[in-house]
Formats: sequence, structure tokens, C-alpha cells
Amino acid sequence: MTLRAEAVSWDRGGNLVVDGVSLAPAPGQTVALLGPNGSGKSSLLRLLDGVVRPTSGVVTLDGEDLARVPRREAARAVAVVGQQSSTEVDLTVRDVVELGRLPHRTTFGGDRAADARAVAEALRCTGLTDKADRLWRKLSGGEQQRAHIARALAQEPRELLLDEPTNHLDIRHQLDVLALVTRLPVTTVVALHDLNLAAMFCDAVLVLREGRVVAGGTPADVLTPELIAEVYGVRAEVSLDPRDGRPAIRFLPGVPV
Ligand SMILES: Nc1ncnc2c1ncn2[C@@H]1O[C@H](COP(=O)(O)OP(=O)(O)OP(=O)(O)O)[C@@H](O)[C@H]1O
Repeated sequence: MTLRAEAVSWDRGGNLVVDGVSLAPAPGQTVALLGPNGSGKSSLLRLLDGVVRPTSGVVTLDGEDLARVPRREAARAVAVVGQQSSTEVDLTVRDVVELGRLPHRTTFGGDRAADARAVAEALRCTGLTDKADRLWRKLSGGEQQRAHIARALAQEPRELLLDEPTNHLDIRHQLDVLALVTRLPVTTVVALHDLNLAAMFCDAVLVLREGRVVAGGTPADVLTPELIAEVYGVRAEVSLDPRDGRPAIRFLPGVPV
């Protein structure tokens, strides 16, 4: 069992921002949410996180309605990395990563050795060990993003929700972040704009348009020139990499006919 959406809709002033979406990732899978700007990816992540409640349908964690799962229990299971946030507060990178341990704290403090281990491991995985004592707000955008990912890893979640985690990252760190999350023994749902990154790393993709699911399945099944033309309105050539059978997409100038 894992985090699932069953026919969830989210109505904002008569507009269905998310419209009847179901998502049931297998444990340990990485699923990409794809779709043009405004197609509902972030909104679906917010529903999966429990920040907002569906107007209809249900989000479940281990089969139980997420709305009924105690917030602290949900916070131990589900970690979220949102789109870039900023703060003027003078937190070090280590302080930011330690925030991930809050759901594990108890009245008596919790297991401090386990906290320290998880924080050190999260810093190591994201390549931030050397920057642990730097002020978060003085890092580059990409380093700040990696610190947020480290915070989520320190949480040691079972489910990871990532909203465009590769924004601001150079190509090496884009590849590193996706390689890292796909290696982790967690179920990951990640909103992405880069179709090639989704094709390279994800087990499955779900394509949204105007809040509705247009297609879902393996990257090779879904990311066809026809689908890309229909959803994004761009021309593309798709070849399957003979090494792993994954699609590689080359965009072409001009509009699809
Ligand atoms: N709280 C809200 N109230 C009203 N409308 C909203 C709210 N949140 C999102 N929307 C609208 O819902 C639609 C989907 O937004 P959402 O941010 O989920 O899309 P997205 O696919 O993540 O977009 P992007 O790729 O640009 O980040 C947009 O038209 C947005 O304006």
C-alpha cells in the first residue's frame, strides 16, 4: 500500500483545477507528472500532500483516507519538496536539513543519534556536507534547492512528492537529483517539465491537461510524437535508446500539422 489518489477532483470557484485524477504508484516507483503550465500538476501534489482536500474522490495513505490520518503520522510518511521558497531567516544548511527530523521528535526529544545520522546522510547524498554550516539564503538557487531535497531525505519518508525539483539546477545536478530519487527505496511522484528527464528516470508518467489525465503508462508507451503534439503543440521526433529502450525526444521547429 502507498499514497494513492482515487478519482480526485478539486474545484476552485467552479473551475475544476484537478478533474477526476487517479494515481496508484507501486511502492518504490518513481512517477512523473507531466503537462503544460497550469495543467494541475502542483495542485495534484498538494492534494496528495493533504495541504488541500479534494472536492470529490479520495487520497489514501495505506488505504486510509489521508484526511483521517493524524498529521504527524502523515508527516513521517510523506515528504514534500515544493517549488522554490525563500526566507530571510538566518538558517544554516544544517538547520534547514534538521527541519526534516521534526516529525520524528517526541515529547522527550526522540532519538538524537538517529537524527544526526539521517541529517549527515542527507547532506552527503545531496553533496552538501561541505556547505552544512553556510547560511541557506546565501547559497545559489540550485544549492538551496538541493538543501530542500536534503531536508526531505532527512525526514526518511516512504513517499516523496517533488514539484519541479530540477528548476535552477545545472545539468549535472539535474541528473544527480533524479538519479538519487529513483535510487531511493521510496515511492516518488515528481512534477517535471523536462520530458527527456522523465523518460530517462521515471518508471511511469502521467500526463495532465486542464486538470484531466490525458495519458498514463511507461515513458516509451506514452511519450510519442502524437501525444507531444497533442498536449504541448510542438513537433518532436522520438527514438528508443537501444541500450535501455527508453525514449529520447528531439524537438523540432514549427508547429505540428
Ligand atoms: N488556490 C487556487 N485557487 C484558484 N485557482 C488555482 C489555485 N491553485 C491553482 N489554481 C489554478 O489551477 C490551474 C493549475 O495550476 P497548477 O499550479 O496546479 O498547474 P501546474 O501544472 O503545476 O502549472 P506549472 O507547470 O505552471 O507549475 C491554474 O490555472 C491555476 O491558476
